[in-house]
This record gives sequence, structure tokens and C-alpha cells, in this order.
Amino acid sequence: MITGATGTGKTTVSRYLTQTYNIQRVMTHTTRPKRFNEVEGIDYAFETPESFDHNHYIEDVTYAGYRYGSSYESLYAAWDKHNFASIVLDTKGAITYAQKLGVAVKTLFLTIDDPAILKSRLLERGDDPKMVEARLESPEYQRDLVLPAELKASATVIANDNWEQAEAQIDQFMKALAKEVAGF
Ligand SMILES: Nc1ncnc2c1ncn2[C@@H]1O[C@H](COP(=O)(O)OP(=O)(O)OP(=O)(O)O)[C@@H](O)[C@H]1O
Ligand SMILES: Nc1nc2c(ncn2[C@@H]2O[C@H](COP(=O)(O)O)[C@@H](O)[C@H]2O)c(=O)[nH]1
Repeated sequence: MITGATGTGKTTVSRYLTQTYNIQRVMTHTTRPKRFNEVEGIDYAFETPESFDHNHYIEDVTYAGYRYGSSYESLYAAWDKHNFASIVLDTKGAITYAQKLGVAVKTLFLTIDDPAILKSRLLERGDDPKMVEARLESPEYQRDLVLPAELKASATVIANDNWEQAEAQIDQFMKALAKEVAGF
């Protein structure tokens, strides 16, 4: 499970886990409009407010005015193919997910020293400037900058101020995970 504030690099980390460790991301659902480069069924299952309620959710949240949810359907589809999967969640969803799935879940919490950089990262990603403003003014944005108390004991913090530094921390985490799994 990968969590942290918007723009800290959660999706970038999940892509790295896919490319380097063949860990596939669990697709989640959202009512947010598609970004110019996003693909239905790959980046998200894009839902209408009506179709959103047709899935069975492990958890669902409202984030900056849109609904997001991680479905049992998507998780089981990922587990059918692989022993490990990653999922990208806001911190509220991450707390619920950890509570529901227990020891099956490992948490990466992404941080950045200077949150002002996040705005430029989102704009460089091609996000609509109005959506970026709304998001940075949302209570969810402020909340997700801080590692929640509920995840403190179990989360591994990954500082993503620069990618080389983040990559090294992820590789170290994966090494430790491989050792843990081999020990069972
Ligand atoms: N270490 C880094 N240095 C510079 N840019 C980065 C770094 N990590 C990620 N980025 C870029 O920052 C942007 C945001 O990254 P990403 O989409 O992975 O964030 P996110 O946490 O998934 O965001 P959101 O929660 O809004 O979906 C992307 O354009 C990505 O390429
Ligand atoms: N609790 C959940 N959070 C989710 C889910 N899918 C994505 N997210 C998080 O929402 C925000 C915004 O995402 P964006 O793609 O619009 O930038 C971000 O923190 C994601 O991690 C979910 O199913 N449940």
C-alpha cells in the first residue's frame, strides 16, 4: 500500500514496483474526470456517481470533491495473477485498508521536505490548474502530508525529494521484504 499527499510520487513508486519487481497495481475506482493521458481500465475504473455504487468496496472516500474506492473485485483480480500487488490510496483509505487486511499489508508513506514543490509537480504532470488549486486547498491535502498515528508503527517512510534517493529506499524495503517472505 502506497500513501501520502498528492504529488509526492505514489503512482511513480507503483510504476517502479511494476517495472522493477513485477508487482502490479490494483486498479481503483473514481468519479474524478479523466486526465488527458489517463486510460480507462488502466489508470482507474472511471465511474459516474451512479455506477460508482455498483462495486463492493473495501474502503471508499471523498477526496477533493470526488469519490474514490478500492473494490474487492479489483483486489481479487490482482491476487488471481500474483502473490503481491500494490495499491495507491489516500491516508484515510490506507488506515481502513490496514485495519481490514491486517498483516497482509505493508505500507509505504511518501514524504517531501518542501510541500511547495508539490504544486509544480502537479502542474508539470499536466493537471488542470483549477483542479490543482482546489486540491491544494482541500482538507485532504493538508491531512495527507502527515503520517497518521494509526500507521506510524507499521509504515516505512520514503523521502521522495529526489528520485535516486527514493529508489534506494524502495530497493532496501524490497530486500527486507524478500528476506521476511523467505523466512516463512
Ligand atoms: N523524485 C521526483 N522528482 C521530480 N518529479 C517527480 C519525482 N517523483 C515523482 N515526480 C513527478 O511528480 C508528479 C506527481 O507524481 P505522481 O503522479 O507519482 O504522484 P502521486 O502521489 O501519485 O499524486 P496524486 O496523489 O495526485 O495522484 C509526476 O509528474 C511525477 O513524474
Ligand atoms: N482511499 C482511496 N484513495 C484513493 C483510491 N484511489 C486513489 N486514491 C487516492 O486519491 C487521491 C487522488 O488521486 P488522483 O488520481 O485523483 O490524483 C490520491 O491520494 C490517491 O492515492 C481509492 O480507491 N481509495
